[in-house]
Amino acid sequence: MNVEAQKRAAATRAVEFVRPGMRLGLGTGSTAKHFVELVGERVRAGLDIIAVPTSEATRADAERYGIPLTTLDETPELDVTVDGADEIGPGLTLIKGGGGALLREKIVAAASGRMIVIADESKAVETLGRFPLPIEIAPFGYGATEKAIHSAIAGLQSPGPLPLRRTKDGHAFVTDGGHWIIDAALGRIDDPAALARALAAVPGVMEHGLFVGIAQMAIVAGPDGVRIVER
Ligand SMILES: O=C[C@H](O)[C@H](O)[C@H](O)COP(=O)(O)O
Repeated sequence: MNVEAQKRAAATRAVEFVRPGMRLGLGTGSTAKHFVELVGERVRAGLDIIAVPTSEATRADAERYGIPLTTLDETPELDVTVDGADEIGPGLTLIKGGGGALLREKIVAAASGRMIVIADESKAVETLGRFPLPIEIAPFGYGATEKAIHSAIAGLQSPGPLPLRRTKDGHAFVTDGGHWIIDAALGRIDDPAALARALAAVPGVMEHGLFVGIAQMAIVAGPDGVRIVER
């Protein structure tokens, strides 16, 4: 199985957890895209669900597949969110936000009774941090916020470079919420919970991509098949 087939296999297994009448959170990214497509197939075959997308990109996909959508204003509690991840560490701690959707993804996951992560085997790591940690910030006060993020990280571990995410044409990448993203090159994160707390305390940080204690299950697909990890 190549990586794309692994993503598809994880998404296919996740669809088995979807029941009629459920309120779903739809994740963002190339793995979640498979799930959205598969849910769309079930909906067209008669499955009755409603869903909240975690990004404008996923909203567009869901609309294209005919999935009935709602909002967290109309439906503040969801049953299950299925989403991808950039890294899955011990205890189902995650790094998310490679696609820039971390803020909405965390809001939607937190509003869900259960979060199921789907991923190919390359995402499973022993220590988080090789993937740069996305930190979503308000554009206002960027310089001061970056300095405060540096200090917050330095209180716990060696802070690496904190580059601002840019588009190919050199402009700052702007999230669906109108914010910017710093991709913190940390190398390794020894204490994800402590780092999550420290970053959340920085004014100007809208959200960070560490998901600690949020996911209950990961469906990880490798070349030889799918395995389920539960917290
Ligand atoms: O912001 C994007 C999300 O957190 C994605 O779920 C994450 O980046 C994984 O994406 P992919 O499935 O494309 O590797």
